[in-house]
Amino acid sequence: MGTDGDGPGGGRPGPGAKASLGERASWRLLFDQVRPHRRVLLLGGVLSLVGSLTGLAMPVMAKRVIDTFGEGGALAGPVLGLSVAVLAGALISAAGRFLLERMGETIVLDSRRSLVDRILRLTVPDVDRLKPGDLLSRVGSDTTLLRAVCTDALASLVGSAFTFLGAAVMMAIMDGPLLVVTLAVVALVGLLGVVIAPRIRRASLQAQVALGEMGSVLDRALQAFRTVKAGGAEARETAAVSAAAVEARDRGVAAAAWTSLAGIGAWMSIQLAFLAVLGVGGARVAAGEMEISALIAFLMYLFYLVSPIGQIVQSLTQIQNGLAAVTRIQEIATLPTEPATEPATEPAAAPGTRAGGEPVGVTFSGVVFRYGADRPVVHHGVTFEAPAGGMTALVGPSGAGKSTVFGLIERFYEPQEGSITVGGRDIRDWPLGDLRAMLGYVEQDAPVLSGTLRENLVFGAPGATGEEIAHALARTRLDDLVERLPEGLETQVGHRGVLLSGGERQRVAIARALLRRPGLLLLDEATSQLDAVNEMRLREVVAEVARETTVLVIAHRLSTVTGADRIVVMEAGRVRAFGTHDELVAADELYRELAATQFLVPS
Ligand SMILES: Nc1ncnc2c1ncn2[C@@H]1O[C@H](COP(=O)(O)OP(=O)(O)OP(=O)(O)O)[C@@H](O)[C@H]1O
Repeated sequence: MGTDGDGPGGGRPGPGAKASLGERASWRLLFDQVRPHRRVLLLGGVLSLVGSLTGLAMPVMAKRVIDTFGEGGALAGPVLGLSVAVLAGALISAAGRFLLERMGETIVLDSRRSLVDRILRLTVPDVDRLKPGDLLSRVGSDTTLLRAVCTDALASLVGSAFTFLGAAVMMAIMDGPLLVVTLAVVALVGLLGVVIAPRIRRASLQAQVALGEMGSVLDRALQAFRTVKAGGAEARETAAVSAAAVEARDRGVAAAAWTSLAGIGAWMSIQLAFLAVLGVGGARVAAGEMEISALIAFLMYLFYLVSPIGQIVQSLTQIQNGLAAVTRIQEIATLPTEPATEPATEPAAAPGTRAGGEPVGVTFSGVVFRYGADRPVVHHGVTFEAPAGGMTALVGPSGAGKSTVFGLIERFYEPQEGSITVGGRDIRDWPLGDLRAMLGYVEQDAPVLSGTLRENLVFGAPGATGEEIAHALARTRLDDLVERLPEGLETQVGHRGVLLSGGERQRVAIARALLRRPGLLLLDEATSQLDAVNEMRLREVVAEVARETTVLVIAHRLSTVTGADRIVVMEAGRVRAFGTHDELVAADELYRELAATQFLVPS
């Protein structure tokens, strides 16, 4: 299989497992997201720096205003200079910040796009294992956290760091010893940060995991909405969602506690730094070693030095949250994906215009398969042939492994032993896109997607013409329905097609598969939900389709397949008999029993 990692079915630790990425790896991932935008980051950073430098000129200008005032000179010039500096600084900073924030939005867009593309290309076994609600939360809430990091935190961090450095340089020029006093106090915050940051990241990751869990519990409840109501389980499901929400809250509160502690540390160090400078500087002024205006200017720089500290601490804590989000996004990015499944061959690329699939046959030879290393064997050497054209039916008790046959033909899963051919060629030799383009697949519960009837029909063949659609509707006896519907093909079918009957849903799924002009139609038939009229209609439809293409049908009711060209009887992962209805009734005990329970032969 052309995956860029292990094949499907391999047992890998996946996103279900707790994130184990180290701090350094997470930072690298964050920078990987930012790297493509480094020019904008640089420009935004430079603008922020210029804005900060303009701000940094203010204490010097203020000193000049004070000195001029003391000397009784003209104030207009220095005051005007100060005002221009304030305005220019504000404008330049705003431009820098806008650039950085726009960059943040682009990073979020890119990460959402690649995450969604990645998720839809994951292998079926991985998606079986993952929870849809959790995947949704990664696309929604984790990428949103990333935005907070890239727009707010990173922008503030860059600007604040520049202001901090600029102030430190100016203070070093003005008074080196006083700067040393200041930095000694400020270093305490740094130490505190080293201890606290990993704790914030851990709590944040746990909060995001809990949020993902909340999404998946809610998703489960919504998927089975009617069952939840019918089972009177609203309160229990609410409690389950709420438990996950409480967990997210608790983890969030833990992160907030650490964040506040970091904030207190930053605040205390700022106060201490002011006191220290006031004390040491005041003593030097009293001793006549320093001018009062220089002390005031120094204190103003101190303000520039310390005010970004709070901002830096806040940004770093926000970045810790972002690192947690990056970790969760990255967990998906490390899972193997299938190769692009757009068919490589010309005709299939334009479904509306292609000539249509010639019927193809399928063979299974000694196929051994289990869904995972820790799962029981489902196929114990399955061998059968469904030649091109006509109808081959798979029958057998529930759990015999019939639906698994379809999953293997579609290469959703890989068998551990044996081989499968479609159209005389091993399915591993077909490009995946071409293989799937030959197949029409109707799942057992025939999912119909929300949207219009038309959207559902052309789902697998976006180029289908009106004529082709009309043909498929007539073939599946849906033309009457479409005529009856006030909005015809444009009728909304509701979430999972709930506005259609079970029989209609199934026929819509068949029409959709037919529009792909498959060379082999795989039909997992759930006739149990159909009434006699609908069942008969479906039987007619299938028989008619089998005259044009190969149909491999899984029949849960034998009445559907009595007319099949060949019937494969499966039991417990093995093929136990093969023949026509009459041959099997005569020769196979299990088949006779199945037929008897369904009143097809006298018991
Ligand atoms: N995605 C899956 N992951 C793990 N085990 C699975 C999966 N799908 C099916 N199984 C297991 O494989 C076995 C065969 O299932 P399969 O759906 O192929 O049977 P079936 O003959 O189609 O049954 P039914 O007639 O009830 O649909 C069952 O025991 C089932 O529990």
